[in-house]
Amino acid sequence: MPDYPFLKGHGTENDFVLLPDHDGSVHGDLSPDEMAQRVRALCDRRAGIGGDGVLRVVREDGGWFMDYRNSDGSVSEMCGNGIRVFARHLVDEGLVDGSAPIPVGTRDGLKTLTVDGDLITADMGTPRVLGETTVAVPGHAWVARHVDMGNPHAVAFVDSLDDAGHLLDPPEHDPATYPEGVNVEFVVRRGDRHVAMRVHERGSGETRSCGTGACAAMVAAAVADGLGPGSAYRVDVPGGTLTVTWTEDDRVLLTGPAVIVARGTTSL
Ligand SMILES: N[C@H](CCC[C@H](N)C(=O)O)C(=O)O
Repeated sequence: MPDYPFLKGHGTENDFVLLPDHDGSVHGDLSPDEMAQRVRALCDRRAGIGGDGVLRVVREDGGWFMDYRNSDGSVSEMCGNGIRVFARHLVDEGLVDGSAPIPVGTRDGLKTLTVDGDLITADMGTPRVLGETTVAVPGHAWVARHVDMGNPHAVAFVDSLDDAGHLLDPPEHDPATYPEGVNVEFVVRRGDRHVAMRVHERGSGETRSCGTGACAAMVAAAVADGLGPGSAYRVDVPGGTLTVTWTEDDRVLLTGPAVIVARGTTSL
């Protein structure tokens, strides 16, 4: 296998391996199983580069498409931290004009990003606030709010983030509600329009941050607070802080840092 280029980046310590593959000639011919195996090898934190997921950078219809994979090789519709890192890469490489809105295609449709110095804002689109469900870890069970951000989330408000335990396994959830699995956020209040969370991510396990999860947590908190569009919350995650804004026209904006930390080649 010839060497191919990669970069490493993160957003609030949700970290990713980026694979430039503009014409699909490097990874595009792999079967789904071969690509999943390559993703697992790249994300392995001992034998590989290490990451919560892979962002494949693909040219599509004259624009850019983010092909996101979780570290277990599974495909997801969207990645809020990842798309900011993706946009940072495009700007750093001079592939887009960072002074203008940046459209990026995803499996959840077209998203638009704007760069303001160290911070990047992703327009995550309209949240879908759905019904109540339940999630459980050994020794604890909670009612949770089902929120869809293009990918599925269950948001549980807990007394202490420690109540979620070690999160070594996926929290129990209703397979009928989440036939494709679910990202589970455990949220505590920190003050007015200020929450903190831990997350067990579908396909990656506990991560230091989850962008779509922070959006789901904010929307669930706003609804619980009797708020809605026209509000903004600070969301603290183990890897840093994100700002989530629910606009008057019912769109969610996710703002946070995004950095590229390394580049190289690999034959993994
Ligand atoms: N694990 C998620 C995708 C990555 C989400 C997270 N890394 C983010 O920043 O949104 C899923 O399977 O839906």
